Amino acid sequence: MNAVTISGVGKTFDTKEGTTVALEGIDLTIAEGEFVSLIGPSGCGKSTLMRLVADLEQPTTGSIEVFGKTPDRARRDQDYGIAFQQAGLLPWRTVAENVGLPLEIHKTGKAERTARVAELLELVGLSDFGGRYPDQLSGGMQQRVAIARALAERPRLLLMDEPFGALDEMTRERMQGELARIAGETGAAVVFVTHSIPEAVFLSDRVVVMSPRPGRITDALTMSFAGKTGREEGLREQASFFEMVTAVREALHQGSPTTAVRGVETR
Ligand SMILES: Nc1ncnc2c1ncn2[C@@H]1O[C@H](COP(=O)(O)OP(=O)(O)OP(=O)(O)O)[C@@H](O)[C@H]1O
Repeated sequence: MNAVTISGVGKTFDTKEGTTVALEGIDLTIAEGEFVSLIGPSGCGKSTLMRLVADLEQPTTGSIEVFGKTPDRARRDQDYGIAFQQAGLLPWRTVAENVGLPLEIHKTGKAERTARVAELLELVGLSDFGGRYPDQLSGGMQQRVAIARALAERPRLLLMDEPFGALDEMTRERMQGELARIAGETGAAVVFVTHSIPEAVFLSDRVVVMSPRPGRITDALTMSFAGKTGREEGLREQASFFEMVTAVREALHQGSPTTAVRGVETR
């Protein structure tokens, strides 16, 4: 079974200023356990596509299935966890209470919740910080709390919209390493929106390239690294890593690597 099946999806927004065709003719399947990044110029509809999968918007045309169900059913079955750019933590709750929130909402018993929260904090390397409040943590730590919370219900799918966009480069690389490890350990499929080509290459099994509005998929590149399967740090220094970065850049620029694409970072 696929984690996500997107068939002929289009999305149009009607506003006072007129109609915006955000997405057109999107076909994409994401396998169970697969890590797929969406990359493309600013405004090409990456977030919209993510919001459609997360049942936060409805497609104008076409259909979406999440583990063979409607996005609405999958949401109610807690099949996916969401982590977006702003960590979105509740400032009046401790780290442990934020991570345990989805479990509390779904009435998991206290003992089980405490055990699961401890496990999640360990997974994201924050075991010593459960009693702190979000404003006592760095941005990277807050993002890790948000990821732990997204994983609370053991989702088979994680939807992440630029989760590391606000972090400094060193923290960002460390977070990428941790996310790669967590995705590997949990076996969850991940759909990941990013503006960074190296970030997409480092993390993904497949990088999906989108065109300027109306957003369409123009390419889907499978990442293959000579003699490497894991996403360990050394990968960033490999010749095949740079080859993949170049391949994605060229796909974005559709063969003319000198033209700048608005909203995409090559660092
Ligand atoms: N609720 C809405 N109402 C009207 N237009 C919208 C709405 N949401 C998105 N759009 C429009 O749809 C298009 C795609 O937006 P979206 O946020 O999905 O792009 P994006 O690729 O995620 O952009 P960025 O990389 O800048 O975050 C944009 O032109 C945007 O203005």
